[in-house]
Amino acid sequence: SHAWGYGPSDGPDTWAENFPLASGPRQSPINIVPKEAQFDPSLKPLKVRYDARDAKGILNNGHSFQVDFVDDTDSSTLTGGPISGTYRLKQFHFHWGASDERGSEHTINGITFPCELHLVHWNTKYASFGEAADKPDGLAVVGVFLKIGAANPKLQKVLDALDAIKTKGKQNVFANFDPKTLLPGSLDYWTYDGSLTTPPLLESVTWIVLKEQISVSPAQMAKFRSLLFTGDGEPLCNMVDNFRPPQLLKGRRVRASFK
Ligand SMILES: CC#CCNS(=O)(=O)c1cc(S(N)(=O)=O)ccc1C(=O)O
Ligand SMILES: [Zn+2]
Repeated sequence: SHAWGYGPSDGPDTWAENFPLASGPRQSPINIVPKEAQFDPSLKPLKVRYDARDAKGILNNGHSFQVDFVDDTDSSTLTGGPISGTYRLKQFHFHWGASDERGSEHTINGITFPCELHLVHWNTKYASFGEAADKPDGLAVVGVFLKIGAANPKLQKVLDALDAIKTKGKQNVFANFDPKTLLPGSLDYWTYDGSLTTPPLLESVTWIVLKEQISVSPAQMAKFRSLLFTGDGEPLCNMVDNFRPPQLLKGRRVRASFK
């Protein structure tokens, strides 16, 4: 497997060398221009039903940290919105910057946010995540922007778990957590056909980016930035700026669920 990262020698500008999809027709993230997004009255409201008991573990995977969920039943699902059928929650993770003026992957009118939450779901018409991951309708990822403001109490349980997974490969039990508590009050969204934003960059993602942001405080951002890309015993490298910049739209339409 090809080593990739976010540094000068292995970052997003080098990914096309080993992952040709990087130059594909439906790459993510993108810059969202609300005025050019078309309101689509046929889009349904997003239906999010998560069960806190499905939370399993938290892992530093060397490019972010993720909270993994049990996905062998339809107990934590995403339905409605732009998708057909039932998608199961597999994991959520974040992307963030070294400082508050960058960190998100999607941008709005070129505006970046300090952090972006991704909740990854897979289409149960396929037998597993692995089967779904390379199908054009295989995955649905809900993106939520975090903006600097008051401390967000809903983030605290996740952030308090980071000290124990500081280095690459470390993982821990992470039980009894309902990620619905991380979502903003409004589920208004923009949606477009895109891809994973990390290698293998598979063009299998229906992106659902929420319009309303959630808050994060400077002290909470410092917790994200306390993680390391590197493993135990390796030279320290802070886990920051783990975001891919916006990619070309290449003719795609972005639809809005709201006027
Ligand atoms: C095969 C395959 C695959 C991708 N796995 S993921 O969908 O959980 C994922 C999705 C995303 S994102 N940013 O596209 O939602 C980032 C990172 C990951 C990950 O493996 O860690
Ligand atoms: Zn992501």
